[in-house]
Amino acid sequence: MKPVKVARPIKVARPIKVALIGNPTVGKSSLFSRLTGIGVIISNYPGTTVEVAHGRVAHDGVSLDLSDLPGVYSLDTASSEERTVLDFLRDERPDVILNVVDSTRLERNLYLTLEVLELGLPVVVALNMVEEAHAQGMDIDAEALSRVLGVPVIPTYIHRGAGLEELTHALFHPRLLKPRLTRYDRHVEAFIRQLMGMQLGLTRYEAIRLLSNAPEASKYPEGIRTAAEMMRKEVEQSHNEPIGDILAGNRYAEAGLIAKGVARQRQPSPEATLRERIDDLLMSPLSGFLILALAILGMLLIVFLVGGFLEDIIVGAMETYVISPVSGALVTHPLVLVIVKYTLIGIQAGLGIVIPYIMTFYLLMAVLENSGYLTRAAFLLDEVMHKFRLHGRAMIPLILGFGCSVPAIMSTKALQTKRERIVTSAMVCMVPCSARSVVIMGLVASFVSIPAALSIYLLMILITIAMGYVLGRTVKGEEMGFVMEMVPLRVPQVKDILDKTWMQMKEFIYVAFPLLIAGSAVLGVLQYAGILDVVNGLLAPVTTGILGLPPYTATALIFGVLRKEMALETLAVLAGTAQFNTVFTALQMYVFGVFTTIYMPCIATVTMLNRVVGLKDTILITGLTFLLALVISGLIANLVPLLAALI
Ligand SMILES: Nc1nc2c(ncn2[C@@H]2O[C@H](COP(=O)(O)OP(=O)(O)OP(=O)(O)O)[C@@H](O)[C@H]2O)c(=O)[nH]1
Ligand SMILES: [Mg+2]
Repeated sequence: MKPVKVARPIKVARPIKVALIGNPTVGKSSLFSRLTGIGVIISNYPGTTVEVAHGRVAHDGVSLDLSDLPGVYSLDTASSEERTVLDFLRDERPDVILNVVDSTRLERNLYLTLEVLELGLPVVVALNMVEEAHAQGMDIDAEALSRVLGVPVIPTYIHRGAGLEELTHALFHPRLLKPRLTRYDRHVEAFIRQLMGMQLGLTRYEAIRLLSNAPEASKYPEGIRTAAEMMRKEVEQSHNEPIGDILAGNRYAEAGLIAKGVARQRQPSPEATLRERIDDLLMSPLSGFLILALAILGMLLIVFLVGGFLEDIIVGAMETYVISPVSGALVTHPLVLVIVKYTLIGIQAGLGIVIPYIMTFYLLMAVLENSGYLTRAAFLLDEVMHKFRLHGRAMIPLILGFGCSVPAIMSTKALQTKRERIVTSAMVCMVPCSARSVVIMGLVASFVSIPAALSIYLLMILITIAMGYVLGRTVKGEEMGFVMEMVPLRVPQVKDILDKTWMQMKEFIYVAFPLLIAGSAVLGVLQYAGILDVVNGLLAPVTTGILGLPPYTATALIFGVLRKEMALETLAVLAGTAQFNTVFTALQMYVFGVFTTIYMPCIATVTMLNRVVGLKDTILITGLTFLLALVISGLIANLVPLLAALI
């Protein structure tokens, strides 16, 4: 079909609203970040963006308001991402749609493009990852594709900035061309035309939505709704298929035809072949599980070694050059002394314990995320996950949980059912996040032993599995029958990794660090006033009675609710030293490590849990973790001495 071009410039005095729409992992956020200079999380797994991000680009007095939307496979209303995109289109009414297409998966991506074209808005297509398609031996004729689709198609390679100028130009000059519209089955086409004739101004898109009984169909007058209903029944009866399937089938056929017409296949490059070989190794059950185990173990060891090395340097330097000289030189009121000393120890703990471990963790996690390894781990564990009546997709939040529970729980939004979100979020709360790793590494690995620290990770993995097993069988609701898309392996972009690590560290530096310093100063005052002793005394039956720890650990555990790593920092402040082995026995350190890891998620996690699963389930999950912490660490604290005595 040769589209007739009727180029009509759109006149808009206000900023031009551009919505980035495309399949997951096609590079929408990369493009958004490149065009606006605004940092958004970029990862190589589907479902990274779950909330809309906004940014502005100005040029010659005109601005573009870009919105980065979650990735979708179609414009139905089946998934929460699709709802977010459709709601955005309805409420924000963008002037132009920037449809980002992955050249390596052209046919599947064009399915969405065909739906986007039906919206009747100006569309610009960014044909992204052209270099990857080229390496795979696929050449796409962008001009031919533009002619077929009836809209501008601009090849891009975002990492190199290729095509971006042309793309921006097209966005600043939106034109309503004659887009290619899917020609449906003739039965369906006849009904679309009939519906359009029934109501003045009804667009083709609206007629299709009415016919497929979309949620917004209820806002139309009764007459046209009933007619659409009858038509749908007739089509479904004659085809013996739901209307959604008929429309999807027609779009797939059309997308396939277009893709075939514009792409040419050659021999793949040696690099692409090598990538496939590596992929086979990562995905075959035997080598795959071995590599997964090595990856997790290697990551923990690197964090411990690098973090421990940096910790030694920073804590030592602070002690020698700041804390000792300042405390020695201060001859003043004891309250001032206590505040200054506590504040300095707080700073020392923040700089020395947290930054080295958390930063290393985030860096490594970012490499796993951006290489595409995360999706491979999810596929590998898919079968295992089904035993918990979960989809392999749920593995992504669980692995992200090793970094931080907050984005991990946020990413459960990409799961399809509420049931899966609840079960997975509860499991995420049990995965030792990097803050809990600070406690495990900074206390147990450093002062007890590395195997002892690893045993806590193993314990947590077992608890997570048990939790998933029990909840997977008890929480009611739909199970997900959704197949996850495998993203290609990619060499992570250094900039994406550094940006992501910085975005996550920023949260610590701007929010947690001041909190930690202020908290330490307050602790000093409370200590001086004798209030801490009262609180510690009240909680002593638990801390000393059940857990066998000194009463002041109660204060550390209370502060740990603000942020988990603060439990350890506060402990250092209260114990007056970060050389924990001088004040605690190995068992006490182990018990403290286990309790801190399990008992209630930090405040930020609780807030996110509440947003994702609701208050009732948040309270249940939090209560459950507290109970588990008490039982498990209580058992360890009391059984180990008993066993030791027997032996
Ligand atoms: N090879 C190649 N990779 C790219 C290009 N653009 C983006 N990527 C990579 O594609 C992956 C996904 O990028 P994102 O920008 O997060 O994708 P997205 O479309 O926002 O994904 P969702 O938020 O999940 O929908 C990342 O690993 C990027 O580095 C490109 O032009 N070429
Ligand atoms: Mg994104």
